[in-house]
Amino acid sequence: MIEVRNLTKRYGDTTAVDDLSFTVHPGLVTGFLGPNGAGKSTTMRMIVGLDRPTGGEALVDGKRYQDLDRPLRHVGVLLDPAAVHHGRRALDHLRWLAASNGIGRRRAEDLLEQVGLGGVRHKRIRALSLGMKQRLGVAAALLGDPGVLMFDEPVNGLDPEGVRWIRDLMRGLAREGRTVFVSSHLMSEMALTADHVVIVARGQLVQETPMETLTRNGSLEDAYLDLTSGRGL
Ligand SMILES: Nc1ncnc2c1ncn2[C@@H]1O[C@H](COP(=O)(O)OP(=O)(O)OP(=O)(O)O)[C@@H](O)[C@H]1O
Repeated sequence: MIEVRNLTKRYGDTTAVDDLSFTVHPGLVTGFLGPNGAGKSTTMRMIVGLDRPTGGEALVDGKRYQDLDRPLRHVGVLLDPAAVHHGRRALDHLRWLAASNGIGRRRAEDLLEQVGLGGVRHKRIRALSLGMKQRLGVAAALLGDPGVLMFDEPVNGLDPEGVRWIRDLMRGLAREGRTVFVSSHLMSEMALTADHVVIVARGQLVQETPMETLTRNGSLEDAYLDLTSGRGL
C-alpha cells in the first residue's frame, strides 16, 4: 500500500505538489493522471525518497522509504529508463542492483528472460532500443519481488506489442495482490489498464475514484478533460 499524506513540494516559487493526500491499494492498478506539470513525477520521486518533501509524508507499507529495510524488496519503480549507466551490459546492470540489495544473481538472469531480453543480456545498454530499455527498467523494478510497483509513463515510445505487454504485466501484478501505481497521459490505454484513478492538477487532488464511476457516462478521456480543463500549465 502507498499512503500519501498532506504531501507538499516547493521548488523556490513553484509549488509542484500541494497538500496532496491519497491511498493506493493492493490488488488494483491505480492510474495517476494529470496535465503536464501537475506534479505526478515529483510525487512518485518523493514516494521513493528521491526528493525530500517540503511538508507531509509518503509511506510504503506504513514506512517512509528511507526507513524500509532492503527497499527493493518492498517497492520497485520505473521512473526514467534513461537514468542508467549506458556503458554497462544489461545483465551486469541487474546483477549490480541485485547485489546491492541482497538478491541472488540467478534472479537477474531469470528476470531478463521474463521480460524478453534474454537474447541481449550481454549487450551494452546504449545499444538497446527504447523499448528494450523500458523492459530492462521493468526487470529492475521487479528484481526484489516487491509488493508495491510504480511506473512513470511506462508505455512511452513502446510499439503496440510492448504496450500490450506492459498492460498485461501490470494487470497480472495486481491480480497477484500487489499495489500497482502507474502514471500516463494515454487515456485510452489507462481505460484498459487501471481499476482505480487518482487525478491531480497543479499539485492538488482533483479526483480519487474507481474507474467504473468515472466512465459510467462516457469515455475516460471525456471525464478527465471535464475534470482538468483549464487546470494545466
Ligand atoms: N527539480 C526541479 N526543480 C524545479 N522545478 C521542478 C523540479 N522538478 C519538477 N519541477 C516543477 O514542478 C512541477 C511539477 O513537475 P512534475 O514533473 O512533477 O509534473 P508531471 O505531472 O510529472 O508532468 P509531466 O506530465 O509533464 O511529466 C512543474 O512545474 C515542474 O517544472
